[in-house]
Amino acid sequence: PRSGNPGRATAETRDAGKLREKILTMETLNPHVKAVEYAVRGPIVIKAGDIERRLQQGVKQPFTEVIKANIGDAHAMGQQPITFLRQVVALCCFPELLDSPAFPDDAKQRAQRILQGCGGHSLGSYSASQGVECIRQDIAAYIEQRDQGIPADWNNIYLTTGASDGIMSILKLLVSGQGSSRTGVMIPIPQYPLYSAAISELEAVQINYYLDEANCWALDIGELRRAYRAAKQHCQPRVLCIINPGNPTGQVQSKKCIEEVLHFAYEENLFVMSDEVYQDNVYSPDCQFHSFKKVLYEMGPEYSSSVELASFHSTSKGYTGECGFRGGYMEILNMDPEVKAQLVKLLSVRLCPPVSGQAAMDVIVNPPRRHEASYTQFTKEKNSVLGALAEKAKMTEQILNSVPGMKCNPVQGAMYAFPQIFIPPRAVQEAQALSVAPDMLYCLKLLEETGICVVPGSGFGQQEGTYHFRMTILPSAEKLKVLLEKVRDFHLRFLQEYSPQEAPVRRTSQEHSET
Ligand SMILES: Cc1ncc(COP(=O)(O)O)c(C=O)c1O
Repeated sequence: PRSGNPGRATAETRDAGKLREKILTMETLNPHVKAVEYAVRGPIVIKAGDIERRLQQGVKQPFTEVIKANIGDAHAMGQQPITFLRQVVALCCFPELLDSPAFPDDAKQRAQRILQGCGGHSLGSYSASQGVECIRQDIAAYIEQRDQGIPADWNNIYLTTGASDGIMSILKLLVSGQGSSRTGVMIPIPQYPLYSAAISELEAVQINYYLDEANCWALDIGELRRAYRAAKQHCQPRVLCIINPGNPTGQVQSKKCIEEVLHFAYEENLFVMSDEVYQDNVYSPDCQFHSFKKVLYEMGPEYSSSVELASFHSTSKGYTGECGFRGGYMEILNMDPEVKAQLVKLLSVRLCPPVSGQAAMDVIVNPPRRHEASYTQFTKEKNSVLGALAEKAKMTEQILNSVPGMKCNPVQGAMYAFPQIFIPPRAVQEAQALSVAPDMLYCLKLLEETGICVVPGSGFGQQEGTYHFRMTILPSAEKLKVLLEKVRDFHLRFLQEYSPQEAPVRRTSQEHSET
């Protein structure tokens, strides 16, 4: 009773607390959450964090710094923000600055337009769930220009909280059915693990199609058909996911390949999800980014009026690397109008994506024009980031390919290298005895010996019996060179330790398994 001795009441509460079992335990936890894996921030990264803390506490390590080459976070690797983007966002956040002579007129005009789009109020109020109307219009105009005049309707544009949120929302709409009619989602292997994680969380069926490593990670239509046919036996394939340019594989798809993929989706009635967050990150002069939307329209009205397509873009990558803003958008074509209403309902439950992220997205799709005050500086900054990435892509490929037992496809685009590494059988056995994947053992040793944090290929998926790791090309050129040389030296030591008679013969695991 409340009127009793207060001291006694406290003791009772404590006793009751002791007896009470937790409601949320590993036994009661949603099993689909338990099944989710996300290697990019997985155990190796947690270990890197521990080592970093120990270094800060003065504990001696064989290195003085942990280099996190595990995640595509450009600013974390020291990339400077694009001035114009930050100016516009700063003006939107603090409109008093509109009177300051320190800001150029074009940035002020952009900010005023965005603020008007927010009802003339504040970036701090909710926007419409699909996003600020004038930003959606700017996005449509950008797409139209990017796709050489193919029309884009702003009613098909939805702002998102980064591309991840858009991808998750669309997958959520697509997953249904039970048993053999459960939705199957076709994803590339190797893949960006958002896809496998979302599939686990939504309890969909993952259908792997393997990219062709021997052919610069190209998407082979025969392999797509094989995967589809095999999956048809146990689920209902409804979705085809593409990542172009690829993560972790860095390939840029040819127009011919995109046509084949779209034709396949048309024939087999698949909803296409085209992840194009790296559309500005193309480095190889022989490659060009083609959006799925553009290619679909070029294939003619039969295709452009029927294939259901969602394409995704983001503030996180490109030359801005503003992943903390959590900005992005999706363009959705040929979706059933009633389903569209359901999508808007779903989005409205979460109110709206961050309005600051929407403002950042607006700057990306509406950069300074040639006649405007900020054009010269903006262009210089943009070209400097993209030029440096192109050089680092080349350097990474060259150095990794000079290492015996390593083979790296050209980094045509995106922000990563995904070399294949030869792991000697003795190391594979040791990993098996420790119940870890062989490439996890490799990456753990690399981290412990050099402080370099990369992600094992097993976190992205790979052909059985092959091993890889993913590293970003984002550190500064000097740091990246040192990092690559350390990786090379480590690899040679690793081969020497586990396979002294074979080192330093130049072999990859694929070659090894063939011999
Ligand atoms: C292929 C791919 N898609 C989506 C994302 C998620 O991007 P965002 O930060 O926009 O959610 C990433 C992030 O690395 C990615 O690599």
